[in-house]
Amino acid sequence: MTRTPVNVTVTGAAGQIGYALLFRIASGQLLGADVPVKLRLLEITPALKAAEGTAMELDDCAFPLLQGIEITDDPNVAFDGANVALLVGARPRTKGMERGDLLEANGGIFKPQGKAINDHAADDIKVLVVGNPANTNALIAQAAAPDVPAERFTAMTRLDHNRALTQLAKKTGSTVADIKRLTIWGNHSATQYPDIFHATVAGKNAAEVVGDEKWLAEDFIPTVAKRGAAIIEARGASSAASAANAAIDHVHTWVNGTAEGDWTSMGIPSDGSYGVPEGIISSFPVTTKDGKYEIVQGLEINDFSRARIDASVKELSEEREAVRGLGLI
Ligand SMILES: NC(=O)c1ccc[n+]([C@@H]2O[C@H](COP(=O)([O-])OP(=O)(O)OC[C@H]3O[C@@H](n4cnc5c(N)ncnc54)[C@H](O)[C@@H]3O)[C@@H](O)[C@H]2O)c1
Ligand SMILES: O=C(O)C[C@H](O)C(=O)O
Repeated sequence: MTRTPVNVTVTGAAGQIGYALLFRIASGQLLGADVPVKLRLLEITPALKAAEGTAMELDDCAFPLLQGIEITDDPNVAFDGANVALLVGARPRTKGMERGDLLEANGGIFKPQGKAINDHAADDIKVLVVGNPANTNALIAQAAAPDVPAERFTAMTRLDHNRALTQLAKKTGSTVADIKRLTIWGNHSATQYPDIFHATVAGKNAAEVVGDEKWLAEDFIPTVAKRGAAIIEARGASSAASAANAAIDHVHTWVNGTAEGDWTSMGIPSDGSYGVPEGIISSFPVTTKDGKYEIVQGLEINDFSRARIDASVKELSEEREAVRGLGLI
């Protein structure tokens, strides 16, 4: 194989998403079946041994595309020459922790990682933040990396997008492959807004096919928005394989492009489109091509959608104010 390997850094590599993610990256599902990869696994010191165990298993898969694995607890090493960074490791909310405590604890992770990306990553670095609160963690990392173009920092709402696809397919008796142009707006949180007004089901307008605003407001939106909590309730642990799958989808689409006539959802720095305050990392409908994304423009936003987009964006603005107050951005 003559192609230069792509350096992919994964943080939180010994965690449950890491375990579901790394084998798929190494098998070529992240970047393509002809793209060799080198993996860098970043973990906290006490979890290095577990990361080594995962690396042993990766070795034992003998993936033809995997050209090396390095394990470290030093962000400066982990992001050295990184082309793609998947920031999965984060501080989970524990009992008695307020939202501000959570943002502060994550600031201690994402600020130094952003700086290490700034100082050491490759010029073409693409960053996906998965660790929660993903949008605001992405903002913290981005603020610590002033030399990296801001648009390279993205947050994951593809899991929400995929969840919405399946719920809509079930409701309309179709398959996910029949559905196009669905959008997640806002934050990866319970305020997110899954929008079907521009979506199509087998070429027909999805909202018209559904024809049931009550279902939309009282069933579809809360089911998608609270799916993460429902998984935790059912599994006793947060989503892992589906989150890893969404991370693969996000980067694969970013690098390889959206299909003609379709779009996807990504948490990206707002340019002010659709009245979303500039700078916050909010989910938008985007098309991708040649490793770049663009916000889909010109969509008509009805009152139903406007109120819900505004509510989620308000939460993001408040999170931005909170991390600003903590000196994290
Ligand atoms: N955006 C989404 O759609 C989405 C979906 C599911 C989960 N998540 C989030 O993803 C994150 C990871 O989930 P998980 O189930 O893998 O958690 P996990 O607890 O199983 O694993 C997290 C790992 O991160 C590591 N870690 C902690 N601090 C680190 C640091 N500073 N540097 C490197 N590694 C560090 C931990 O040691 C641990 O191994 C959580 O924040 C979770 O809420 C996001
Ligand atoms: O980790 C969580 O709190 C839930 C996760 O963000 C999810 O959407 O599954």
